[in-house]
Amino acid sequence: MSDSANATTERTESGESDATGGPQIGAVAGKDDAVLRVDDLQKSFGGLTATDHATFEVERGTITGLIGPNGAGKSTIFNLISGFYEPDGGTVTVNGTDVTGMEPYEVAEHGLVRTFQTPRKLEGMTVREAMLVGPRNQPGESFLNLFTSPGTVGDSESANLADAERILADFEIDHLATQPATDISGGQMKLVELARAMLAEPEVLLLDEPVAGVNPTLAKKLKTQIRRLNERGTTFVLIEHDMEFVMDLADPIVVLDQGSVLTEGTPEAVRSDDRVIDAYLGGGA
Ligand SMILES: Nc1ncnc2c1ncn2[C@@H]1O[C@H](COP(=O)(O)OP(=O)(O)OP(=O)(O)O)[C@@H](O)[C@H]1O
Repeated sequence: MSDSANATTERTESGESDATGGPQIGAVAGKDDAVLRVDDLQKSFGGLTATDHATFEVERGTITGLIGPNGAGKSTIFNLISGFYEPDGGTVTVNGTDVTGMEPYEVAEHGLVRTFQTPRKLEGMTVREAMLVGPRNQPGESFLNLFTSPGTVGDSESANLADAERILADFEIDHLATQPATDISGGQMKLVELARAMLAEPEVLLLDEPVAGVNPTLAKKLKTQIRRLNERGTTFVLIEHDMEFVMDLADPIVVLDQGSVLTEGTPEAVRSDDRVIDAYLGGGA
């Protein structure tokens, strides 16, 4: 899995800063509809090519699915786009800005944030505190100020706390706020991770397997939340092995195989594409 900590070029999460402005669907003069462009992206680990000249675009306002067999390079591409890995070649453009090689917090400032396959259960924190790690422009510090030096809490921390409370309520998980983040279920953690990512007000949110290991009731809740946030203007790119989930939610679908884009199209087109079927059978997913 590409979320592993042993990659020499992997960066630690430096917090998800505030995106500049809210979603602007088709409103930016001179910008086309591609909110994200991945152009000729390349990444190798030793002799292994994980991303092989991958090129695709994500249209503003879509929920785009990124699928492919195990090891196709999906998570690596997410890490390259969001600044957690440095590419060997190629470019990533967010909202018309070349963000290639930027740190994750800088990419977040340009409006793109990612979640992880396995959200980190933050030891010793309540869900509310976990929500406050890294939002806006105060990587990893705001919640500490809130709880260790109440006298120093400024307007921005109060605003973050208020936003965290609002988003937890919006996601109907405010009842979890005071629970230790280590005590909630994996599915609830995925909801918290999505809620937490929304604190950064991203224009583009990359979701890495949002329903892996999540029970059907919570998966339905996640699907509803993603649709709702998309209707409000957030563009989503979604890696998911649950084909029913991704085919129902996403359009278009981009198919990766061996680090390259094999094809892209509507769920119906992709589902009936022989090359996709062959890739999955060959990949053993
Ligand atoms: N940090 C890393 N160090 C070494 N090899 C890596 C690293 N991350 C990914 N790889 C390798 O790159 C290839 C692509 O992995 P990646 O996790 O991106 O695929 P994936 O499509 O997300 O797979 P899965 O669906 O199983 O999660 C794999 O062969 C993987 O072993």
